[in-house]
Amino acid sequence: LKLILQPHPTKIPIKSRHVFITGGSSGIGLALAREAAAEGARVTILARDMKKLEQAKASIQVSTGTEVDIVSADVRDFHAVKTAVESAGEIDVLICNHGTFLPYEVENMEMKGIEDIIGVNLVGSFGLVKAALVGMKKRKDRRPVSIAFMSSQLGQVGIYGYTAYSASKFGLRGLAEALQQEVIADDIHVSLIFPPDTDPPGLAEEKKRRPQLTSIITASSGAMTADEVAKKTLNGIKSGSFSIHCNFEGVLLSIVTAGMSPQRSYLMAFVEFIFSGVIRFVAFCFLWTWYRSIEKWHAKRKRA
Ligand SMILES: NC(=O)C1=CN([C@@H]2O[C@H](COP(=O)(O)OP(=O)(O)OC[C@H]3O[C@@H](n4cnc5c(N)ncnc54)[C@H](OP(=O)(O)O)[C@@H]3O)[C@@H](O)[C@H]2O)C=CC1
Ligand SMILES: CCCCCCCCCCCCCCCC(=O)[C@@H](N)CO
Repeated sequence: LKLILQPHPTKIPIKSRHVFITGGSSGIGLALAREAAAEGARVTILARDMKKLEQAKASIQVSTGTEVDIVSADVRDFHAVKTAVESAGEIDVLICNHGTFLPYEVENMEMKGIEDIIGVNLVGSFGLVKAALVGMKKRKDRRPVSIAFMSSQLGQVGIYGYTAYSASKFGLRGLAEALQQEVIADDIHVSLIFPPDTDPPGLAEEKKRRPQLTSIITASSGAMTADEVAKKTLNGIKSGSFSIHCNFEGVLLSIVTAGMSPQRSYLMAFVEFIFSGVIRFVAFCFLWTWYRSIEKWHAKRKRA
């Protein structure tokens, strides 16, 4: 059976291995660091603000009894990223989780804001990959290793108010698919995670800032906790999954956007093959309601 799927299924152990998490001082990254430390990994977290990193380190120590390493760098500064990665030592699992967003229409965004989002979320991830790849290829431990990118459901579907953010997260998919072909010969496995709205810490604040239409379109979508997303993420990475979805809507989105992404699970390969047609129909229904709400919203504004 193993010969049927290409790339083949694989397992990536994390116990006693080095897991390097960017954006590890808050939210999903912090939950990932805590979970990986609890599973016996050596963990390093990277972010800009040293104070938040120290608080994260202390909170992980209290809840797991494990000490994590912290390193401060801005992912937009390639030199700083390289120094941080080199000082951290050989990396077995790199999780590019750092991220930033602004939920505004493209018209209401400055070029600076757009460049920041793409620069941090997408270009910053390139810097990490380039910095970590050298050591990963030369590693002494020849067991499989992983590079994971935190995308979003907005990396599978573009939604009103998230043009720059969606572009940055769709960009990660192109990076991940092409990169997987470049690094498979070194037994390096790429994962992409597509979480829904996740709390804590920023979701309530984000919801307040969203344009009305964004709230209307995303109203029916469920939210998850950072701990739940972290568990799904680590399990996906350990089982070498390329696309990692987090909830039921995520399964539908993964099937309808499967495209040319690798699929290492026999079960999911089968489900995609059988159900993609009918789930495309479900997508038409979602699109129908979204575009109807946009139409109605504009009609109401014209009347007012
Ligand atoms: N929360 C959500 O609803 C969802 C989030 N995601 C994605 O998950 C990831 C984590 O999100 P979330 O937990 O909400 O994030 P948070 O806002 O809670 O944390 C972001 C982390 O990234 C770090 N960071 C931000 N900018 C930079 C930078 N330029 N250089 C280095 N580190 C940086 C922050 O630290 P510091 O500011 O100190 O640098 C912080 O540690 C992001 O990629 C996000 O896009 C995906 C789907 C849903
Ligand atoms: C077959 C079709 C099924 C369709 C389901 C559609 C669901 C779309 C939901 C989009 C939700 C937006 C999540 C944003 C997460 C995020 O990244 C922000 N919170 C930024 O931090």
